[in-house]
Amino acid sequence: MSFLAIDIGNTRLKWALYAGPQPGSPMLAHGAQFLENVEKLAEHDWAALPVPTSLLGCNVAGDGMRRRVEEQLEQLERWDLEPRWVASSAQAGGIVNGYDHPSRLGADRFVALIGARHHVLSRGRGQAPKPALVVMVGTAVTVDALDADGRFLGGLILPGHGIMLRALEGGTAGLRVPTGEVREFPTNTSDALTSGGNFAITGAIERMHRHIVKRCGQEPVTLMTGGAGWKVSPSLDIPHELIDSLIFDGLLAVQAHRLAL
Ligand SMILES: Nc1ncnc2c1ncn2[C@@H]1O[C@H](COP(=O)(O)OP(=O)(O)O)[C@@H](O)[C@H]1O
Ligand SMILES: CC(C)(COP(=O)(O)O)[C@@H](O)C(=O)NCCC(=O)O
Ligand SMILES: [K+]
Repeated sequence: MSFLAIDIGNTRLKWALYAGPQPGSPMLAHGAQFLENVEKLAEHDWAALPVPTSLLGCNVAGDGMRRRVEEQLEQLERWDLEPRWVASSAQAGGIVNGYDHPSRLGADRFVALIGARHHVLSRGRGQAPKPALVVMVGTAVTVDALDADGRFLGGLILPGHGIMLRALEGGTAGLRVPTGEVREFPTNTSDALTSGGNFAITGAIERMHRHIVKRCGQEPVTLMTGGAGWKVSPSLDIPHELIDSLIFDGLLAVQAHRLAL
């Protein structure tokens, strides 16, 4: 009953093979490829994997990238798998999608919210569930708010670190410098850029935290995921947890729910 979860972002494809299609299943293998290298998946990452029984993915990198990944899946003759991709909808996995047009919410954000809701419900045994602040630090950074009932209230999209630095380099004459350190009072260009980018991201997160406390009357559980989460976490002033598998947790919850239908 092994289950393959695939998360296609705008920088990297992440994948994980689980023993079964339900939250809590042991992870048997995992990996990542930068998008320019997805043609390596069939011959490298997946060639020696045990044949998965089912597969569910989320993709925010466009239809062309989805087709390139599906071609990799087709190359594995032993895998007779119908690829299925999550589409954001009005509700799923215990959350209600409050977006103006629910289908326009990024599938990775939608799945991360479902994963976060699963974490909130599975730890608060007996107590009332808490709101969640769900942060994804990837190519872009998203900062999403889930209330205590699992309603997605809305969220922020801001540039990831890499895009901020490339935009500054491209738009100025003097900002092409090596990466620096995060400092309270940066005294060189490298530290100023690294600190500015970092505090733009942590500032947005701390701001959304205040919005949630005001709206929900209580502190949210703050869950952070994404390839650059480790860079942001040290200077984030609010209590939070880094959960690398948050999107995979959401895909497991969706798949378990689908199979239960
Ligand atoms: N192996 C790596 N080398 C360099 N940067 C990385 C690596 N993995 C993650 N990152 C950082 O994380 C970001 C990509 O994280 P990821 O969560 O994979 O993004 P996305 O989901 O948008 O594809 C990059 O912009 C970079 O800042
Ligand atoms: C905001 C995103 C680009 C984040 O993608 P990522 O940084 O993970 O590659 C993605 O969630 C997306 O394409 N969203 C669609 C627009 C929206 O959510 O409003
Ligand atoms: K992502």
